[in-house]
Amino acid sequence: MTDRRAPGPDGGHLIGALSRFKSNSLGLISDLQRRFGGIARVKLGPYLVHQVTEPDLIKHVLQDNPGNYRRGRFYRGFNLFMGHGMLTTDGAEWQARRQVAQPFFQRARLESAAPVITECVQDLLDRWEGPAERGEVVDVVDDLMWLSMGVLSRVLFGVDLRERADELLPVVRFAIKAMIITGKVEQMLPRWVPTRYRRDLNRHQAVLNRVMDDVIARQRAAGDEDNLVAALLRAEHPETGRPWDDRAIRAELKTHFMAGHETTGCALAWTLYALAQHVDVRRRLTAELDEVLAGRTPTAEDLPKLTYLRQVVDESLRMYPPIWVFPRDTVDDDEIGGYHVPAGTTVLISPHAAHHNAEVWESPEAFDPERFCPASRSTERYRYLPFGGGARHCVGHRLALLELQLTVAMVAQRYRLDLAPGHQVVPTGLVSLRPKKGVPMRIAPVDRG
Ligand code: HEM
Repeated sequence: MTDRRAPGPDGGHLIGALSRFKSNSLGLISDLQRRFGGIARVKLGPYLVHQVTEPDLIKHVLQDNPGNYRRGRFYRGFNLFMGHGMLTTDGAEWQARRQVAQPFFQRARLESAAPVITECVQDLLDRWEGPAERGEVVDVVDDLMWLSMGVLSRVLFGVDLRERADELLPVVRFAIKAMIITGKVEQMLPRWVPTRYRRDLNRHQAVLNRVMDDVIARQRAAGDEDNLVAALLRAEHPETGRPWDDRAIRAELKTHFMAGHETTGCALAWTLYALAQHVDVRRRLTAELDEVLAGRTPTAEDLPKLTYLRQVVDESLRMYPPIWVFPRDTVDDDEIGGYHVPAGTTVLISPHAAHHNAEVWESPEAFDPERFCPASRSTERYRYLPFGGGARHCVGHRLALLELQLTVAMVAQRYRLDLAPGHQVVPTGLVSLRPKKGVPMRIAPVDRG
């Protein structure tokens, strides 16, 4: 095996790299890609990290040699709000979890849930009616989180967690910062040190656990139903044949709740923002919606005819991938792109850096849904990976795409959203790609005159 080192900032930049990772991880990752290309080597404090952004090299990690990659140290932060669930475990434990959940994401099953999604979107449209009449500005991010919380919990858990949004939204806002390990002092201190951060962490964890315990208790009382919670209560441990304990079930529910609604809420916020910035795209989308739907509520059967809608969603996920980076640790030494990657070190895969790579995408900073029209769409794998890839690709991607298309269609049919004058939307890399100071928008009825 080669002992060649991948290019990266030299020793003099080490401290700089760590402090930049703490303050602006998105900026650091974009810079590494621009300066060093498809694979870059960087020390982040004590951790040796290789950032991999070229399609073939990403394929190596996710698809060709996945046995050499496990979740590792950066995913440990996710345990804080997800426990040991499908996202953070490996091997047999992961497989058992994925097997229980997978059937709930089959195409036919999800399509039959489309009316639940459109009902939730209708609630959002009604919520915006007052502000639209008064021409008010609304920060859409929390409202879109509220929507996706409703969709996720009604489709998978058989309950409506929007009723508890006042408790849950602050938890989520805290969690997306706490779960990403950036080496901040507050994260490194032992649990027993009574800092304010630790008190807030304990409080938010307790709220999330309590809500999920209530979901489990409701399901037990309701008996067997056709949802994920009931399937988890029925499931048996593959080795012992015993039912899962409540802690294991709770971890799975927290994982789906966090991984499922927050990502989709962000994707919706970014898509509505992109439409507000590109009037030509919005006009073409509205024309397609008028032609195919003539004002009625979309169904899952309509979606194949709404080709431009899908292009807009795909381009938004390229430009603003909600999971903008995800990590792996190497089990043994590996060779990636002709460079040595030592055992026990971290590999970061960044959909954001990959989607903005000027060697792979023409004018990557331009929002252009035409890239995804059937005639010009590239079939090259791993240049576009908003949902990851290989065996660990996103289990919920079909639900996310369904929700995105139905929501964007219904919002664009009814309202015109414009960014509040003077507000600049700046992406920031937390666990998800979030607009730093929200997305305040003026909501107005669509003008059909
Ligand atoms: C736009 C919305 C979404 C985006 C961008 C997204 C993105 C991703 C990505 C990139 C991964 C792979 C992470 C890795 O390989 O380390 C992933 C995994 C996962 N996602 Fe999503 N996701 C979305 C929606 C959802 C939804 C709706 C659910 C569930 C309802 C969900 C549940 C999960 C779970 C459980 C995993 C772990 C899968 C495994 O390790 O086997 N996601 N997601």
